[in-house]
Amino acid sequence: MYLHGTSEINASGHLEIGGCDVVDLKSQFGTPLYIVDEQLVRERCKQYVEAFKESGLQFQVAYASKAFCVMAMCTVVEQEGLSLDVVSEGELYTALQAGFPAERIHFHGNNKTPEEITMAIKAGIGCFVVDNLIELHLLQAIAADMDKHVNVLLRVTPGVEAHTHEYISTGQTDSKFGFDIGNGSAFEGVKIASNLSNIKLLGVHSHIGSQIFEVEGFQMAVQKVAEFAKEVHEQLGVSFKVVNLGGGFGIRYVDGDTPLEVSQYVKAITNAVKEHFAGISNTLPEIWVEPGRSIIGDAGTTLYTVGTQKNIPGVRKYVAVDGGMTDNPRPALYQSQYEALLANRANDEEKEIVSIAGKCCESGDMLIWDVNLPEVQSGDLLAVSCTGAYNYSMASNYNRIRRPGVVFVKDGQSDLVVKRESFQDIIGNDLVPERIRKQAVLK
Ligand SMILES: Cc1ncc(COP(=O)(O)O)c(C=O)c1O
Ligand SMILES: N[C@@H](CCCC[NH3+])C(=O)O
Repeated sequence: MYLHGTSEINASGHLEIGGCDVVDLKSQFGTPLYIVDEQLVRERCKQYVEAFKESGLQFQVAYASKAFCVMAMCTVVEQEGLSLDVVSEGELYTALQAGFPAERIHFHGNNKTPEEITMAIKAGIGCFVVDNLIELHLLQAIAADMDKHVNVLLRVTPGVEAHTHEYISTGQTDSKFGFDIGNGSAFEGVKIASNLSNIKLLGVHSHIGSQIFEVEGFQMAVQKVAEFAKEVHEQLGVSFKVVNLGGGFGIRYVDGDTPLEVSQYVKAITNAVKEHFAGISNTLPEIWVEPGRSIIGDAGTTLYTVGTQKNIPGVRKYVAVDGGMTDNPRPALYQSQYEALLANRANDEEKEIVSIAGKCCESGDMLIWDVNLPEVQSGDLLAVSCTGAYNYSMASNYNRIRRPGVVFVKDGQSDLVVKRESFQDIIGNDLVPERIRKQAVLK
């Protein structure tokens, strides 16, 4: 397993993260356990900020909290000077409770409810990323009712669709998100938005996909948005103060993944902005980005305890751990691949290729299909790396399995930032109404 960030194998042959031996973390917090390398998160934040500073452009780096949204994470990214992208009242509530400055929060989503919009205006958030005309009019109406003015970016689909390892240019973007540039709806959106009394149109937003390893897709998006900005400037006299280019910067999960350095992504984007936006209006727009996975992804490790095994000679050996698709649905959802090691015997010779199964009542509940490990025994600890993004945030209670706790580790210190769910959390919202209780039982 590739050792990310501060991860290393210590003298006892144990995996150590943030100076903490994971065997001790198991004793203290149990398993499954999400472990976050806080120093690596902070480094990633700094890399974005530094790269933008170097570009000389005005900027905001908004952490896409959908990747992992808990109060401690909001606090860390706040301390590192980042802004925050939220997509629901739950994420907004988490951020506000963590004391995140509202003016640095951007609200996304293709179907914001009136309650969410009201909550966000009340909180005084920095910007709404408006997805469609219905939302635009709803936002105007609510803002007018509250006698408030709100900052808005219009989310546009530039006709650049990024896939995991490639990007393709599409004439007509088939996406549930945003105003299409190609068919004129983005132009119409800008025209309407710039005439609404309680809306302050700052500019546009474009997000082309996730886990992207090349810069060309981003450069192409910048070019398309710049062409659109030129058209809008010339025909409507509207100039964009802000251009948000979304997230999507890829990370290394397994051997063969080839992410770029943060600075390379940022440089490609900012250079493209300098090239394509030059001369459209007097000043270059402020550039915002929204990295999620690349801030938290490789800082996360999930620690499991090995339980049972099933060997099917000539076929495969299943090794079951005390978690699975409930804490990491990505292999089941996207056939995502992960690396792992035996965290309590990390120096032992790898002897067999096994498949790591979860404990859910579901054949598809697999974490890794093929991983080379020492001979595994019940009670061994298995660490799966790169589980920081879209694991905790997409976890479920399927089979009424309790969601694991999350611990932040740094400089030999470990602090619980999310407690493992209790049985009471599991049944906390259950009700057995009187009508059902009173139902006569047929004997
Ligand atoms: C609008 C928007 N911004 C930011 C992100 C974060 O993407 P990533 O985690 O790939 O950086 C996403 C998710 O793909 C998104 O939909
Ligand atoms: N949930 C996806 C990423 C979605 C990005 C959000 N638009 C993943 O785990 O890879």
